[in-house]
Amino acid sequence: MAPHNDAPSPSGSYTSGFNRLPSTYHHHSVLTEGLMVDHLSPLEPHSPLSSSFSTTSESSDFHPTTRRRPDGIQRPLIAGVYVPTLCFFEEGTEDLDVETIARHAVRLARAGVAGIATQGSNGEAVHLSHSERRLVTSTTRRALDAAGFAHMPVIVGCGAQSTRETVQLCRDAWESGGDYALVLPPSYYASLFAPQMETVVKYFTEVADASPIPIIIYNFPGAAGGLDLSSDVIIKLSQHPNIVGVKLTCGNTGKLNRIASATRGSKPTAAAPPSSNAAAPAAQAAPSFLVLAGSADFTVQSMVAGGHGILAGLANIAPRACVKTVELCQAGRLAEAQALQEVVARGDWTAIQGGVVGSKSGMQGWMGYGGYARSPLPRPTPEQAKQWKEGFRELVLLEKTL
Ligand SMILES: N[C@@H](CC=O)C(=O)O
Repeated sequence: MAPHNDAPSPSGSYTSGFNRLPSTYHHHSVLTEGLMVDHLSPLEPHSPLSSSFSTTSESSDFHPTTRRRPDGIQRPLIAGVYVPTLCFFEEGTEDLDVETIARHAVRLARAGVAGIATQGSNGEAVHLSHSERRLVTSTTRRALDAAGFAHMPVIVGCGAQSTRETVQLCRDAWESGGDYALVLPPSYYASLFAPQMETVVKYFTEVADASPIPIIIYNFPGAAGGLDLSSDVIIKLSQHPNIVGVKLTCGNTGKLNRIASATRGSKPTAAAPPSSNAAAPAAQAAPSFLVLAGSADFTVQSMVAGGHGILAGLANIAPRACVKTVELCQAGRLAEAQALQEVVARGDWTAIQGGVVGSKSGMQGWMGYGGYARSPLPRPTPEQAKQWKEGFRELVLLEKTL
């Protein structure tokens, strides 16, 4: 059957758009890249992967989600809330503010999230050089380890316009301590792509073949020139042994339902990680293919449709509210989940409209850190800053009660 888009995509118009906490994480705020990555072991030799999508051709002792890093720690993707972290910059120089990057990751981990994603849409990946991307990821990994969250996975945004650069970003991510790569399809030359998504399937296949870390497909038409991957395409790609999940920012819960249903039990699953701290979610088996909502405003809908959680920017502002919504769904307490979801969805509307500019401004207003996005994104006027803060009021007040 010819692949087609699952139209209409109700939320295809998403666009993405937080100076200091008391320091418990001490290192110089602008560390050299060498210092940050030196502690990491060199790239592990690639395990054999099949580009013919045959899961039966995998070696019996290999599955990407059970693969051990050189540090020997397994970080399977469990159900729950994943946070595409905001990236923080020094106010005057716009250099990376690694101290805040580290402290923010630890704050989220302590709130009970399942994982962190650097360089998602909220992480201003497109504003970062390759070396800065490596520094953000290694800083995040090191901060989590130091705070007792060594088992928490770090997902790294790796999408680029060429297969070659995407593979390089996946290798950089692995070397910097990333466990999974979140990959947005290329779209700049989409009008030249082969019909029926052949170019996109080839791209993901070749990236997954070459990447040292498993791939999570990122379907975000609003950030990919309208390119919207259908359930047919995503289900086909899910059969690749090194493609282990999807983030659906398209908002299409019908598509999500089809993918969750088709991929359930499709691959060997990893054992649950040991709980390394009191804030960690209860041990649970990792899904064979992780299906995540790409925005917090349709958490309940996604969970009811067979999804496993969210990878959503709003969790930067209100991680506990997001975690609680997912947990209530998991417990089958849907009326309570729905009541919470309504507040979350209203707060997400502010995050969706304000993108990184509004989210950082709101975070600065409520949490005292956040700062500004990198130029040329505008800095909010005092009046705009007040509006972004107000937009999060209801949600932040709820968050403080959780
Ligand atoms: N609204 C989205 C944007 C990117 O996927 C989010 O919540 O992260």
